[in-house]
Amino acid sequence: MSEKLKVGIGGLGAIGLTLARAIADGTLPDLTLGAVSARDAEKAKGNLAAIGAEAPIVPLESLAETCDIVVECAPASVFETIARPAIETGRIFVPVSIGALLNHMDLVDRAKDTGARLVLPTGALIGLDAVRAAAEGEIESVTLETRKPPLGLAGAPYLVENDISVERLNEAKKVFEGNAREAAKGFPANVNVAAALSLAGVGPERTSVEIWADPDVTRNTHTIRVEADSARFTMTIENIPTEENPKTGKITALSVIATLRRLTAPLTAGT
Ligand SMILES: NC(=O)C1=CN([C@@H]2O[C@H](COP(=O)(O)OP(=O)(O)OC[C@H]3O[C@@H](n4cnc5c(N)ncnc54)[C@H](O)[C@@H]3O)[C@@H](O)[C@H]2O)C=CC1
Ligand SMILES: O=C([O-])CC(=O)C(=O)O
Repeated sequence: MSEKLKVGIGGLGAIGLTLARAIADGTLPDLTLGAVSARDAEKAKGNLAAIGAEAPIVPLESLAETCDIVVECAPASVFETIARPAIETGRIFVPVSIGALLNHMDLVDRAKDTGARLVLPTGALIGLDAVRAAAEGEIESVTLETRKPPLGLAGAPYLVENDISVERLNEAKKVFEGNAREAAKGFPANVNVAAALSLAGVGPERTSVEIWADPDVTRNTHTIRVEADSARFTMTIENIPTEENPKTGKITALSVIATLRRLTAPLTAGT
């Protein structure tokens, strides 16, 4: 039997801790936990013990030293600290703060030289298989409409800078319209999905994004609409927020688990 691949997890929050649990309990039998990084090492020790996991706790920049796969599950502000060593060391790098990746696309060029691979989960979104397939032909337009409970958007830099209030809304309010690059900059903790969609399809400049603060939704709801020479499609996902972080849908961690599973699976379904 070949040796298990070692996974390093940067950030043990809503996504990272769920992934650590899935590795520790054998959900991903070809993988083992190589190392983790956490802001609070003592708390992390307790969290790992509670899920029956054992792994050294190392600084973010050291994950790539010992791990074959580095999974970034941290705030966007420390993205580069995790990503750059993983790319320089030729690892498989799985990011979830995909909005942050848009500011570091030089890493993709660098990966060509080091042999690293960037593998982006669909995350909280839907349908990137169809978008990637359509992008092999001609795509005319891609739009993302995101609707969130107003509190899930509060504090976003774009709202603060433009003095847009999402308090006491009686009806849905469109708070942003622009492209995916502008959306990722203005809403760094909210529209990783826009960045992922753009990288699967026609790039951040040509991917249109609308963000709505909607008092009638309790779930983070994303609709993608694609017009291409092969097909027209519209898909919607309604994400149940995690208990740990209401900004993050439960399916995100599952998407990361599914992404890691297909790295070693003898059969994969979906493009
Ligand atoms: N791609 C997608 O579809 C989605 C991406 N996300 C993004 O994924 C990322 C993680 O999300 P969550 O797990 O919900 O966040 P979270 O806030 O629950 O967890 C982040 C963890 O990183 C830790 N951390 C912060 N600074 C650190 C440091 N310097 N060193 C080590 N650990 C540190 C925090 O203590 C926390 O435990 C965020 O950037 C979020 O925006 C979230 C949802 C969907
Ligand atoms: O819907 C979610 O779970 C989170 C989200 O929009 C994102 O981070 O892009």
